[in-house]
Amino acid sequence: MALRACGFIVFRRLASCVPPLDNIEYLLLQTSYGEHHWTPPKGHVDPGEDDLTTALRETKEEAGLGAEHLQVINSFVQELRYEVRGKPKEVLYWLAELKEPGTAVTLSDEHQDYRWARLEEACALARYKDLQDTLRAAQRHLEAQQDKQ
Ligand SMILES: Nc1nc2c(ncn2[C@@H]2O[C@H](COP(=O)(O)OP(=O)(O)OP(=O)(O)OP(=O)(O)OC[C@H]3O[C@@H](n4cnc5c(=O)[nH]c(N)nc54)[C@H](O)[C@@H]3O)[C@@H](O)[C@H]2O)c(=O)[nH]1
Repeated sequence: MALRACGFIVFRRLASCVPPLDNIEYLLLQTSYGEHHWTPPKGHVDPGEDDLTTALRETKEEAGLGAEHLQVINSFVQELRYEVRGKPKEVLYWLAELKEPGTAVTLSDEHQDYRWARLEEACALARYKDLQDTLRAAQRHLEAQQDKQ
C-alpha cells in the first residue's frame, strides 16, 4: 500500500500589488533534513485519521497555521504520486487562503526555513515537476475564480 500524506497549498494575497494576480504568494517550507527540499506543509496520515484532518493537523504543526487562519477553497484538490526510497507515495494537496496576510508562520523542528513566493519563484523552489504542475494548477484555479467575479 502506498504511503499517504496530505497538506495545504497555502496562499496569501497582498493588497498593494498590481496587476491583481501578481499579488498571490504561496507558502513553501524547507526541510531541516535530507535534501532540504521545499514543499507546502503536509505530512503522513495517522492511522484512522481522515485526509482533511491530516492536512489541517500538519499545517498547524509545521507552519503554526490552524483552521481559524485559513479559508479552504473547496473546489480544488490535487493528488501527486511519486516514489520515496523505492516505495509509492500519494500526496493530496488542498488549497487554502491565509485570511490575514500578515499572520506569522511558526516552524517546527522539521523545517529550517520558509518562503512566501510568487508562482515562478515557488516553482523554482519546488524542483519537482509534479509539484510545479500542482502550483500552476492552483494559480489557474484562482485566476478562473477571479474571472468569474
Ligand atoms: N533525517 C531524516 N529524516 C527524514 C527524512 N525523510 C523523512 N524524515 C522524517 O520524516 C518526518 C516527516 O514526516 P511528515 O511531515 O509526516 O512527512 P512528509 O511531509 O511527507 O515528509 P517527508 O520528508 O517524509 O516526505 P517528502 O516531502 O515526500 O520527501 C521525500 C522525498 O520525496 C521527494 N519529493 C518531495 N516532494 C516531492 C514532490 O512533490 N514530487 C516529487 N516527485 N518528489 C518529491 C524528495 O526526493 C524527498 O527527498 C521528518 O520529521 C523526519 O523525521 C530524511 O531524509 N532524513
